[in-house]
Amino acid sequence: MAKSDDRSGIWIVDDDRGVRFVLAEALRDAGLEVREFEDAAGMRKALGEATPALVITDVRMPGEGGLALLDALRAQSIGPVIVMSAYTDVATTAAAYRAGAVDYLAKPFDLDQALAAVQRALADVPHMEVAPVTAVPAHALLGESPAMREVFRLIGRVAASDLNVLVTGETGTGKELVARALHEESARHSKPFVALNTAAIPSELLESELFGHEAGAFTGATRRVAGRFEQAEGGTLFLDEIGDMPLILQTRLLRVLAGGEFYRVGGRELIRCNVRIVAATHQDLDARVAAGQFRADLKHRLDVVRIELPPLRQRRSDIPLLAQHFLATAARELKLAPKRFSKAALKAVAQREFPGNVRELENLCRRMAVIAAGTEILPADLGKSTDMQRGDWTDGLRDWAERALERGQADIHTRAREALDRVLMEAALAANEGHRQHAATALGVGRNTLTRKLGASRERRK
Ligand SMILES: Nc1ncnc2c1ncn2[C@@H]1O[C@H](COP(=O)(O)OP(=O)(O)OP(=O)(O)O)[C@@H](O)[C@H]1O
Repeated sequence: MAKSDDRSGIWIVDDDRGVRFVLAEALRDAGLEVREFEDAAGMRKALGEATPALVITDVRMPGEGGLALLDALRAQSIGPVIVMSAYTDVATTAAAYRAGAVDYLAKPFDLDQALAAVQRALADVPHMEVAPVTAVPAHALLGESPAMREVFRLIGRVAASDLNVLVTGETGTGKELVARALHEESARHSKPFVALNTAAIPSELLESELFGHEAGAFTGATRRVAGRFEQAEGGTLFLDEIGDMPLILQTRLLRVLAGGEFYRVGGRELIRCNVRIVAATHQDLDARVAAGQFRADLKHRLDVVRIELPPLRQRRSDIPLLAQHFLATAARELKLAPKRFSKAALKAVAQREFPGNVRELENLCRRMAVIAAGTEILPADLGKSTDMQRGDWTDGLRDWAERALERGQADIHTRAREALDRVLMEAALAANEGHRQHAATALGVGRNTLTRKLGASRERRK
């Protein structure tokens, strides 16, 4: 290597250890040499013995700030420099570019974005190449077990067709991911993928949620709103928990699927639709048909191809792969130092029961990323997590909130508060044989408050 190119890798300057770690790991994975500094002074000192090929610096740090450092580096013809900051205001961004930064990364950035910036910055630096890093796509469906291979095969076979698919499996087995994969692999992939959890929507709102409504269709309908069918036009509509759909809506849905057209609630205009339906259920749909709770003809329409996702306990060989993936993803997302499972811990995880399936495994890994003390997760850490889990109802709430946010559900806070009130009131009333005063005292609220909330809850459920 020529002397002029004798530059030693990428130098990261950031007082946030988590950011340094995550970025450094990703760059090392891409085959680059990386040095980390917690402040500008440390980095300047190192300049005595070596010269970086690229500097990535934070803006606000204790001591000398990133922009001053950038000035100084430019004066010594050291660079290129990428600036990163949580301050995405125009002034900071503009100042960084004015001072000669080649790129600006707004924190939190995703790693693909950071790698792309590094790649661009290094394009002109001789002898520095970034190996292409193939980050696992956000919605990747992972698995190596024979059962999952069969699922992949089925997805591959039916994705390109327009056939409706029914995905079955216990909660948290990855039904929505399968639906997304079907969409991504289909000719519809450039069109929308729209998900609707039919069980999460009060039945009186479900119809307008699916088909939209016109202004004035009901109290509070001030303007025309497109339903999920319209939003998914040309793409895929994922109907989760289809087994819970009220019979009256099953009839409506069947009509739409048969005719390919519908009216918005309160509307007169017939709307044609071209939507592929992927439905999912954790229930035994055949049993629901037999019990008269699900329309047989609707089932036939939806259940053209069936993909069954086995529970995680029946594909334990996938657990190590999934666990490592979730741990790495959690660390990245939460901007924490990467951790890994010790062999013994991984074995212990693989032997666990996971009634909540992959979702539960994912949550366990997220907790491990946060609470395990060292960089290596030991079997003892897993025990801690279970204790926490047992007593901590907020895990369930967090799960719910994450899913609601993912699905872009409206009024999340209101819904959660209503559910909280309802659960507390029902539990207190049950524990006090329906005696309102006693239930109110037990909850530590006034009787009037309890009565008012009970009334509101009943009203909503009408
Ligand atoms: N095979 C897999 N590979 C990677 N991640 C997975 C896999 N299966 C599930 N997950 C993850 O587990 C979580 C639950 O998956 P998903 O929401 O698809 O389950 P589900 O069966 O639709 O659950 P529910 O019936 O409760 O709606 C998601 O965060 C998903 O990304």
